Amino acid sequence: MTHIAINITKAPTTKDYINFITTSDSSVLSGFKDKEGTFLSDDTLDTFINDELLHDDYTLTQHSKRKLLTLSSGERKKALFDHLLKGNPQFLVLVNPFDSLDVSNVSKLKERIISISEDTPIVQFFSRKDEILPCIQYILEYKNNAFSILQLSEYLNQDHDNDVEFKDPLPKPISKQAKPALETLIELKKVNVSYNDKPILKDISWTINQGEFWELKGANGTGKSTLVTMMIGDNPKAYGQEVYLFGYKRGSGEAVWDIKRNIGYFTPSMMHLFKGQHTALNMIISGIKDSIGLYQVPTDLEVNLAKQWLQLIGLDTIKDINYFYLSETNKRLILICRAMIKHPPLILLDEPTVGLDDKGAMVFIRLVQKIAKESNTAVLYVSHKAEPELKPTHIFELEHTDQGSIRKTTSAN
Ligand SMILES: Nc1ncnc2c1ncn2[C@@H]1O[C@H](COP(=O)(O)OP(=O)(O)OP(=O)(O)O)[C@@H](O)[C@H]1O
Repeated sequence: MTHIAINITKAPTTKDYINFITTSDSSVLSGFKDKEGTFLSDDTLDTFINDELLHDDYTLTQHSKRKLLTLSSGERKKALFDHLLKGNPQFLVLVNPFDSLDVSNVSKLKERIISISEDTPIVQFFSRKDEILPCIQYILEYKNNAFSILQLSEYLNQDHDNDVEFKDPLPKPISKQAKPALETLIELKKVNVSYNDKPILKDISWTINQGEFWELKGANGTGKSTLVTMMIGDNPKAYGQEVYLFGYKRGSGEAVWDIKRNIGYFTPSMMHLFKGQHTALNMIISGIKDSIGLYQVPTDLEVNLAKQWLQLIGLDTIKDINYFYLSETNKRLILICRAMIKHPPLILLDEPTVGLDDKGAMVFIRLVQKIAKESNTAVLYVSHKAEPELKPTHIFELEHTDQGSIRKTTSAN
């Protein structure tokens, strides 16, 4: 049985690769010839979510009677996998299968896939090398306008990554704030959350102060997203509890914008919001006005500041290139600069490296480290993937109990 892997961060599209695999005359790919693949991917999941929303079709959750959108990432992936396997796929296409899964769910899914791989061919699209499945024998690459098949060992021995450093200092904010900066940004006191009588969070107390660098950790379903939505003013469960956000007690008549303007937020799923025809430079400038794209003529000061950010990330030579055509890594670096140009009190990064390759993730993390070190902006980083270069000063870890998740005592390195 042949199993192959493909680096998803390299062009062309997944569809082009699968077309090649199913039509190629290569003897290595004979197990895929004229077969139809079954996709375990976020796109497949989105189709089921749309079917729920638009057609009340609850195929994936009919046993649990829950909506897909209310399941945590790990729970959704498991529901999809269980459903797809019932159809006895001719071959399985796994698109970044371990994204958003905690360590224990990664190893459970890995075991399951390995057992399936005994009689079902696998195509794995990956972005991080350490996620390549142990059953993979070959890597399919597209280089110099042609597909080529390499032995896995040959691929791993290639020299992929060269080093990147951000040498310039972090650009300063455009103007001094009129009000003195808040020392305590977020304070939760003994917060409890439950859904349909199921306890999710139990007695959670947490204070985030100016300039601190936090990582929020916890297994799938422990309530990280629930906590994050409370902090960005998006969760009504915060009302009536002691939740203080940027000087406002939640539910004291504040507008949601009073909270959101303090936060530079980034998660990969928001990339689709930025599809307009805007230059790299204008994308960064638009962060000053919090608009998507630029609709006012910027001042010279604003243009110069955005150029400094581009220079910091080594993209000053492509300032006039359409953002849409940049690499995934460069797009994300630009969105972080866009979020940071105003030096907001807090930037919140929710699984920001999902979908990036090893080098992209390394570069991204280095920029985050630099921001945490050289600015007064507090950083809150939410993730499952252990990033070797991520060095938060504080860790908030959730631990599941029958009464809801509690804070586990964890200290940063
Ligand atoms: N609107 C809702 N209705 C019912 N249950 C919900 C709702 N939102 C979340 N939950 C449940 O609350 C629990 C915590 O979910 P949450 O998404 O906050 O966890 P998480 O730690 O972010 O998980 P993951 O790492 O998998 O993304 C899960 O069991 C989830 O199913």
